[in-house]
Amino acid sequence: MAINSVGVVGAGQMGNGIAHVFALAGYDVLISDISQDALDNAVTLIDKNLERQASRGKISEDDRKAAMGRIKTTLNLADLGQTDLIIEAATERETVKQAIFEDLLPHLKPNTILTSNTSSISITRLASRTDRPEKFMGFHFMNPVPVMQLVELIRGIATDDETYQTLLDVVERIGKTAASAEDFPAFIVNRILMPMINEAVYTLYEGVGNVQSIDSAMKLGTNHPMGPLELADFIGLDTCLAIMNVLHEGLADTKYRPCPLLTKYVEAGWLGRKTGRGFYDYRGETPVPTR
Ligand SMILES: CC(=O)CC(=O)SCCNC(=O)CCNC(=O)[C@H](O)C(C)(C)COP(=O)(O)OP(=O)(O)OC[C@H]1O[C@@H](n2cnc3c(N)ncnc32)[C@H](O)[C@@H]1OP(=O)(O)O
Ligand SMILES: NC(=O)C1=CN([C@@H]2O[C@H](COP(=O)(O)OP(=O)(O)OC[C@H]3O[C@@H](n4cnc5c(N)ncnc54)[C@H](OP(=O)(O)O)[C@@H]3O)[C@@H](O)[C@H]2O)C=CC1
Repeated sequence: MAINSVGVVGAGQMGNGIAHVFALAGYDVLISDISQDALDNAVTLIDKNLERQASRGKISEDDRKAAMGRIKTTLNLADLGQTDLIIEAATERETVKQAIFEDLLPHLKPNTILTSNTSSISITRLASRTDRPEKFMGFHFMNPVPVMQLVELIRGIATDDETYQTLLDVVERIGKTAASAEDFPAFIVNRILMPMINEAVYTLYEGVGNVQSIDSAMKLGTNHPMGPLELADFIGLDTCLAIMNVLHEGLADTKYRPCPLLTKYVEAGWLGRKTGRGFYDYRGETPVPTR
């Protein structure tokens, strides 16, 4: 099926990165969010990121302008109904995602493909609540979207071959690489990454190291570009906790128990970079460890 237009739900860090790469690849993009501020911030950030790419010669000035011209925003979810492909990238909470799909359904064209950028939630379960489980898939981008090469593709139990092939073609057109994962909690990347991040928080909780020593150890000792606590702040501690809860409940194994210290940070509203404070405090000139 030909995809020309894309509707992105949720204008947070993932939604704006997804809109950026699709607009650059020539798709018309309509972003929707419940907050006008989030929409305005997303457009400003996409503009800034495209400008940085242009200033470094990665894209031309014409590409930058054309991409910005293809991005539109709306507070009205129903407006996304006329797009060919929906990518839901709202908060990592199943009830939020279900409500979005329920609200979208009456406005959709019959052939529109529905996808979720969920980091962990069952694609089969999300799909089963829609009128088109055969046209529903997990479409999992990595953060920061304009930089990271991978997209995980997750078929639900009912996803048909045409939908899968269409998304493979889309991944190729946006210049990324697909990895297919089965629909089990947190798929591939987060099944492996998130327990490591959770273990880093346990290492902090138990006093084995402080924020700085844990991150330095993993950066310098294993060549990770970011330490696990810095990466957790980058992803968002609410998202990390949500993923651990899905792993814990979905696989019913205590090895996925979220660290109580991670829960405490989330309860405090210290969600990482997006709220200005997490394992580091970002409100000054340079990030300062909070423990
Ligand atoms: C939770 C989930 O469900 C799944 C996930 O996403 S898990 C998280 C996956 N992501 C990671 O693991 C990221 C790990 N970190 C990294 O790879 C790197 O630290 C990083 C790419 C984020 C930054 O790299 P860096 O070398 O430290 O910084 P920097 O030099 O500023 O950036 C490298 C390039 O990325 C670009 N970049 C960085 N952040 C960007 C952003 N948000 N948007 C667009 N471009 C960005 C920079 O402009 C720079 O581009 P050039 O090569 O053209 O100069
Ligand atoms: N962070 C990461 O590294 C990655 C995240 N993901 C996944 O992407 C999704 C989004 O994550 P991320 O961008 O980090 O989260 P953010 O918190 O940055 O953004 C989520 C956005 O969704 C908005 N939102 C909440 N409810 C609704 C709704 N009903 N309708 C429309 N918009 C809504 C939020 O608005 P408000 O702020 O007003 O609540 C916010 O703007 C999650 O499913 C996450 O698991 C996938 C890969 C990597």
